[in-house]
Amino acid sequence: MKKRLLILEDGTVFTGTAFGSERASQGEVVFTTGMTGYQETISDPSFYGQIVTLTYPLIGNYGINRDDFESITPAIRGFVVRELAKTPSNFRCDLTVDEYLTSKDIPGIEGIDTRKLTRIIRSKGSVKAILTAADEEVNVDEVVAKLQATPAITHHVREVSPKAAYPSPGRGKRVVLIDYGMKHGILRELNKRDCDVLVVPYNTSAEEILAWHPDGIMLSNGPGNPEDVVEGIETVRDLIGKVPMFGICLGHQIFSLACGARSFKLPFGHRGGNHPVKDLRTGRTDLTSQNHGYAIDIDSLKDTDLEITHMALNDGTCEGVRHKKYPIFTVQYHPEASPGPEDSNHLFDEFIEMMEVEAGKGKQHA
Ligand SMILES: NC(=O)CC[C@H](N)C(=O)O
Repeated sequence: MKKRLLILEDGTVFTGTAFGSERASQGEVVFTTGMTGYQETISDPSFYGQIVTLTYPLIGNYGINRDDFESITPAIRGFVVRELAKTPSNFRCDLTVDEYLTSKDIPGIEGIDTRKLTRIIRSKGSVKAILTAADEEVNVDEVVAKLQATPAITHHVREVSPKAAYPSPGRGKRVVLIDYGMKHGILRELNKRDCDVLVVPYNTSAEEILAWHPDGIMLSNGPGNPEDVVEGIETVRDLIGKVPMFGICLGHQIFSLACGARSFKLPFGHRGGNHPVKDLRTGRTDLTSQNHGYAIDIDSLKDTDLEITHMALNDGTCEGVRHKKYPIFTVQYHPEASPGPEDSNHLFDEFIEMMEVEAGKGKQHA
């Protein structure tokens, strides 16, 4: 068993056992509290550039299967667990986590105190870190200096958004899905409702999108800082008022920025499957699946045409908005679950209804 180190930018060193790829890797360490769903987490493109640690102590016990991927190419930079299951048992299991990560060239480390790591992130905020082999030559001071000097990556969306548009046909509503680094769960929810979907890259112009005569536009999740996605913000700004829209996570942030709101970085983010969110209009609380490091500043909404519709009960941050004049609503959390609770699945039905209402209005005018 090879030893591996996880070195944080504050100088903390965790020594554990290596699995997955043998290469060294660098990224921002974040924690997620989901007790299941590690396969979806590994393959969620919103984690691009991040080393992910799971607070649940035993990971991998049902292996990796062919059904639960959220993207074809996992974008995480490293995987950190307390204990990795070596002999998974499940009727759907095709591979172990170790085999899968090795095949995708992603390094992992196990046997470290993930509770201690999580407490460091909770008190200091997300930190940069490096995963490297534990040989005698490692000079921790040099590694830390290198980490501190490395500039943070920007514009993650460019790396994970598709290079060309592609269809996912159906017989129902025509939806353009702007893919900023989409979880396939979003496409699956639209397909389940028989939508005729065209998936397009993040930098597609409003003109090209409108030329397809969509009934609605879906803005996907995606990695990184929403402020970096300047072209995406411009496109969305040009689409407001023309077609109904529904946005999720990065899509919610990009839409809010397009309306003049501001975003900020949360200290350590919201990642897990049990985040309570209150719908301020109905008073109903849904338990939600979340994965975000940024949020929309509630104060900044007052100078916009947006109103807050959802709030996180853990920390009072914004979890959803709607446009006061046009049929557009967006949420910071993940109604597609994948993984996590399906309480908010009804939002996809509301999107379909919204498109139907708008199509009906069009007929009345015709
Ligand atoms: N899942 C997402 O879309 C995340 C959005 C954004 N990258 C954030 O971290 O806040």
